[in-house]
Amino acid sequence: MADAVDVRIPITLLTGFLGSGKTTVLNNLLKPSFWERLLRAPPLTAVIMNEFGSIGLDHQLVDNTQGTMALLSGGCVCCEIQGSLVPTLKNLWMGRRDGKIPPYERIIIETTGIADPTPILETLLRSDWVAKRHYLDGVVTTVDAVFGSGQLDQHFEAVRQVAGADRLLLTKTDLADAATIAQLESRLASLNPAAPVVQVQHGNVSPDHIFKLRAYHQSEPVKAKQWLAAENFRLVTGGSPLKTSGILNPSAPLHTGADGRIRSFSLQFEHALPWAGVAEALETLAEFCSQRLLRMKAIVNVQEYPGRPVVLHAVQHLFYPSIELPAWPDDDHRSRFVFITADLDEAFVSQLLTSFTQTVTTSPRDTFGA
Ligand SMILES: Nc1nc2c(ncn2[C@@H]2O[C@H](COP(=O)(O)OP(=O)(O)OP(=O)(O)O)[C@@H](O)[C@H]2O)c(=O)[nH]1
Repeated sequence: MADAVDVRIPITLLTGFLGSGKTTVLNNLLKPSFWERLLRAPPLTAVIMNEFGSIGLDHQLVDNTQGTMALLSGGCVCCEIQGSLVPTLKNLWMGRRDGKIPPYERIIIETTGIADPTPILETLLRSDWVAKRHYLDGVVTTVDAVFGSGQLDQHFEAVRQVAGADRLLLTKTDLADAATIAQLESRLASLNPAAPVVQVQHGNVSPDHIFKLRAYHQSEPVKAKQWLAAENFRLVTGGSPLKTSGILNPSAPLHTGADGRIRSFSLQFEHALPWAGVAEALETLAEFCSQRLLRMKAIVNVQEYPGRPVVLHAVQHLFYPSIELPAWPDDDHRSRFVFITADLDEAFVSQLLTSFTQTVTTSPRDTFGA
C-alpha cells in the first residue's frame, strides 16, 4: 500500500462537459515544449480517448493493423477505445511489455463530454486484471468559465462531473469577466468543497494539478486530511428519525442540475465507531440511494483499529478499497465524513450513520476490501 512499493501505473481521468477544454489541456500536456519550459522531462504518457477523432494530435501510427496505437511526437502513446476499456488497457500493457510501444509511465483517459465518468471508475475498480496493474490517481474535470454555469443548470452530467472531481480546471478564463469567474468559482466550491479550483487559459496548467494527486490512495495522514477538506463542508448535526427514504424529490428525475438539489455536507462523530456499523450504513446508502450519492469521503476512527484511522471513499455505489493510515494527521481523532448528494436529505444520512453505528457492534471487516 505504501507509495514505495506501488509499481502500478497511475491513471488520470480527464472529464468535463462538451467543449469545456479537455483536449486543449491534454494537447498542452503532451507537448515537449511545455515540459521544456518547466525544465522537467515529459513523462511517457499513454492517452486513451473514448471519442474517436476528438483530438487533433499530430501523430504517426505504429500499429496500423489494430488501428489503436499511435506514437506521438512527444513520445506518447495514443489510442481510441474500441470496445471496452479493459481490452484497450490490455493491448497497451502487452505492447509495452513486449517493447512494441514505449514504456509509458502513466495513462490519461479523456472521456466524452457528456459521459458520466462512473462506468470508467467502475471498470478500473472491478477488473482484477486492471486493478493489479493500474490505480486511479485522480479525476480532473474541466469547467468552461463562460458556459459552465448554464451547463450545470441544464445537464446533470455536468454536475456529476464536478461532484466527482479531485481537481477542477476552470478553463477559458481569458474569455470571462472577473464577476462571472468569481460567481462560478463560488458555485463550484459549494458543489464540491473538497476539489481545488485552478484557473486555466489555453490549456496551460501545471502538471502538478493533474498528476500524482493520489486521490484514491491517501496513505499519508496529513495529505489525507487536506484531501478530505472536511472544514470546507457544512457540518450537519443531529438527524431525522429513519421513517422516510431520505429522498427529497422522489418523483423528480435526476436530469437537471439545479444546485438546490445538491447537498454538500459533513458529519462528525466524537467516539470510535464499530466497523460493521459504518459498513452497513454505507452499504445501505449505496444500495438505496446510489444515484443520489455523488461522492463520499471519510476518515474514520474505527473501534477495532485504535490509532489507525481508516480512509474511505465512494462515487455513487462504488466503494473503493479502504486504506488504513499509520497514524492520525493531528490531535483531532473524530470520525469525519463528507458527502455530496443529490436530492438526499442530509439529516437522513446523519441519522442512518448514527443509528447503524450505535446498534451494530461486531462483524468481520470485509465490506470495503481493506
Ligand atoms: N479562448 C480560449 N479558448 C479555449 C480555451 N480552452 C479551450 N479553448 C477552445 O475551446 C474549444 C473547445 O476546446 P476543446 O479542448 O476541444 O474542448 P473539449 O472539452 O475537448 O471538447 P469535446 O471533446 O468536444 O467535449 C476549442 O476551440 C479550444 O481552442 C481557453 O482557455 N481559452
